[in-house]
Amino acid sequence: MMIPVRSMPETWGAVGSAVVTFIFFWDMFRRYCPPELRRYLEKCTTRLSGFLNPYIQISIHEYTGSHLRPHEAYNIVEAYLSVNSTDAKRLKAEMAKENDNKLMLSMDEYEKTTDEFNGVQVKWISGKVSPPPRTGSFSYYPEPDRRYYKLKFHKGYKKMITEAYLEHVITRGREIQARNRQRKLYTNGHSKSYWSHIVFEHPARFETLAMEPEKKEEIMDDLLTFTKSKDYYARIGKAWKRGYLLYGPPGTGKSTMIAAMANLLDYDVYDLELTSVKDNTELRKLLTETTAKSIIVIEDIDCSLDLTGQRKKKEEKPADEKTEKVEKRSSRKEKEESGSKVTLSGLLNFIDGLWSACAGERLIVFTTNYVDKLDPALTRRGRMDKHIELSYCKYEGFKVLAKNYLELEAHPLFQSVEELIQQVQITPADVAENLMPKSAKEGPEQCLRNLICTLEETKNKEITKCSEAKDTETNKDAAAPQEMHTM
Ligand SMILES: Nc1ncnc2c1ncn2[C@@H]1O[C@H](COP(=O)(O)OP(=O)(O)OP(=O)(O)O)[C@@H](O)[C@H]1O
Ligand SMILES: [Mg+2]
Repeated sequence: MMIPVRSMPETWGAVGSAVVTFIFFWDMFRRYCPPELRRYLEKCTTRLSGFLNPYIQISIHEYTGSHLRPHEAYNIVEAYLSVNSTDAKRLKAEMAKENDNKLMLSMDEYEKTTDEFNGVQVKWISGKVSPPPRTGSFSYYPEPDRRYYKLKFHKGYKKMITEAYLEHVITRGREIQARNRQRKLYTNGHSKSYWSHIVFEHPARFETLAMEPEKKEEIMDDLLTFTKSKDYYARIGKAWKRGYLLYGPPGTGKSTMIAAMANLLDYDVYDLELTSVKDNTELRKLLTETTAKSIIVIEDIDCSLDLTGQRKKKEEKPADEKTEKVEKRSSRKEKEESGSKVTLSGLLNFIDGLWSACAGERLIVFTTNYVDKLDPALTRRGRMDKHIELSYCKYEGFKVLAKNYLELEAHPLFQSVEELIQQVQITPADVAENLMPKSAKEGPEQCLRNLICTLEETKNKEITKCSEAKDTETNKDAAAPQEMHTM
């Protein structure tokens, strides 16, 4: 018996007519089938395909909404996959977002990679779609393609993947983003948009800070513990923030320490100039605009809160501190009543109340030269968690500065410095100034001699001041009985 064998053109012809027949019947069905039945059949088909396909797919698009806002989740996943797409073969390199100095690798379009979490394998797929054609307008610049990532996993692990795994991706992705980005120093008062920023590149580190080593260790420990305490703060029901009050004479390293803090924690810095803030509403807006992982700094809080429009010069020490304090209070009260300026209560309200509404780790740091001038409401415990005194330079501090500036760890002249530095009050800024070579000819020894000279001069000045003060005291004492006598 002969089996009829169809030629290629015959086969194609049969397939073609089957497709045409299917399209015809499908069209008839769509036109004349009652909508209820159609909906029911569509539901059944979706259910059937869901039943047959055991995988779940989650899409994360680059843009969201009709205004095409960038989707933060996409950037986080991109950062996560830049490190975790180990079996992807086609990668692309782009400049890291917010950092012009770093290349970031990510999966190229239509590439796949697998990731493992608690023994479960998931698949990441990258892709892109073309934007819909524009209607009504013409542009020479075509819209770019819209990229997306798809996460595919077995439906048996839905709970674990959508909860624990995605949380893991977000946490790791954010950490990678933080490592990649350039940190920023924000300042207010320059533009209408409130905060303007520049790249924050301050070389200060705790290691180069002149300070007793134990105190330094304690502060670093405190900061690092804070950054790891997300769960702890959540458990005790407290906002994840910490307040520091840095106080001490000018030139003792308060601002330098803030930079060292930011460098240690990889935080942005918001330098809040209170005198430029119009009122409490503006203050609230500024503070709620700050991002997580940041330090909000209010320098010279004693001057800033007395908002007379102009910041006092530090050198202008009040002739009569008491009168000044009273003036300050009354002027502050005026401002509070008129509501036209930032007030102490506005600031405190934010720290205590609104602050709690802002998620994410934030430090708030106040600095002052005169801690006893501050309103107790501002310094009470619970509001400022840690009070740190930065004081005059001691021998330990000098050794750090000598290492920084002269690359010296020991020198025969160190002994003279040690003896003198115990007897005088000199700020780390002044020590640093002396240790800086003034010309190319000045070597480390000359710098040390310059410092010794300054220390001796300061010591002599202090002795003269002391004896003058003693003389006036004795003169007063001597004059007193005479006056009494003449009465
Ligand atoms: N503890 C320190 N360790 C290292 N360098 C310091 C220290 N203190 C001051 N300096 C040096 O002195 C300079 C001035 O210090 P800084 O601006 O930090 O002082 P400050 O306490 O903030 O002063 P002010 O009260 O006037 O704001 C810094 O640039 C730094 O080089
Ligand atoms: Mg300062």
